[in-house]
Amino acid sequence: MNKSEQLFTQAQKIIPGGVNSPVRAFNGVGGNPCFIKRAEGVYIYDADDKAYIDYVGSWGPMILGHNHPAILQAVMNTAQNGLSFGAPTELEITMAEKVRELVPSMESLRMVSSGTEATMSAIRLARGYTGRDKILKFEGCYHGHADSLLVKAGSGALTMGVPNSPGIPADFAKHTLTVSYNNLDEVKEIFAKYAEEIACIIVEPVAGNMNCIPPVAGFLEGLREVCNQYGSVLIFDEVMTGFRVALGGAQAHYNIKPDLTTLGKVIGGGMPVGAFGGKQEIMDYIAPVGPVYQAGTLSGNPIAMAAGLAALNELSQGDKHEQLSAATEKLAMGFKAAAERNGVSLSINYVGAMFGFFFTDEEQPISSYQQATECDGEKFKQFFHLMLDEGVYLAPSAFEASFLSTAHTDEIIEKTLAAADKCFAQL
Ligand SMILES: Cc1ncc(COP(=O)(O)O)c(CN[C@@H](CN)CCC(=O)O)c1O
Repeated sequence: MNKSEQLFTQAQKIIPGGVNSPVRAFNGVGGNPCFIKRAEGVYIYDADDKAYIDYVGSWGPMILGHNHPAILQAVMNTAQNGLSFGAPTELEITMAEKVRELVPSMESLRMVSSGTEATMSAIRLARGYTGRDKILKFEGCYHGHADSLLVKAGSGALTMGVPNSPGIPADFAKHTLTVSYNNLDEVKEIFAKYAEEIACIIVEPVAGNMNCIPPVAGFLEGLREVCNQYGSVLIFDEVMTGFRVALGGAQAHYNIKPDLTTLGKVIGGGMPVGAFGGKQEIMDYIAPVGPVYQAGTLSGNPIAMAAGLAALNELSQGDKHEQLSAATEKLAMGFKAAAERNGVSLSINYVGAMFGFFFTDEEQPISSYQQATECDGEKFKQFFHLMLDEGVYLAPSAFEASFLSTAHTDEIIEKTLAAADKCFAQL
């Protein structure tokens, strides 16, 4: 038994599944998870000191690579002044102003401690603002584990085959309508049926929780029009795409203005941070200004703000997103070429610094949940473990996206592609 295996055995005795978040348990790919003890730049190191080139990046936050000196320094400097006060601080104003500078549709915003808190708060706000109960989400999209949103959800729920989790009263779940991602006709049909009962549409503007599935042309524009027509709130869940698909997020990349945006991951620089915000008129419904209650002991925590602000300031310098997009394209095209050289049918989607690959004979890009679930999951598992043995750590599920960072240099990408060539040859 190696150290990770020993630790996993120990962990399972006291933590459900040995993990504090299901997708980490490797159930999507089989085998034991790597227990990570440290990370630096593009590398993570497991309990046996084996190094891996990391394409998970803590599921998105580590877009500048691990242990970035600017973030580490900000955390250490801020920690000297105390960890948490439960009182307002200047740092929270600076952070909010930086987020609004990068995401101008967020005229007013509130910090929370996770993406789940952000989306849970945003849909409560949409319901409070419109006085309507129903919400519309897309099958395979994952917006965290709030009750209203664990309906036909993606990510770990899909990986584990429990997209509709037990524990959510039917009387509650019935208010969550679901249709197919990238299918505007279904959206229009459901609005024709429920019209003014729908408080909001919540959507991942690039779906990253049923693998990586970009919006087809006109899809996001159509959602904007439907929400305008019926007076529903359009919520872009940019927890994953925020500051990753572009500096201003998917809304900048696709030039669509949502009414509310939710953020997480990158905004915390590796610390627990989420945020929701948008039109001033809607945000004025949030307590203590308005009647919709929302709160959090550690919301706006100074250390988390310092880490997030350092990350956003670093990301804002130079043309990092051009570099990230170019590196991601180089990797994606390299994967495709390596697969073809070895007679493997591979489809790959990528936007900004996120990507996903599918083992399928499908000629067209994978653009739906249905197509994603029909791809060869067994081959994905094989490839995942072959790459892990070669020291490349991909997302441990066929229903997750993988992520690049500014630490993924040309040399690292070449190293990854050499490993991929070797692994495709063994499939
Ligand atoms: C689009 C989107 N919206 C909300 C969330 C929830 O954020 P958290 O509550 O996990 O911070 C997420 C969380 N993403 C997963 C990975 N696909 C987090 C990993 C995990 O569950 O451990 C998300 O992708």
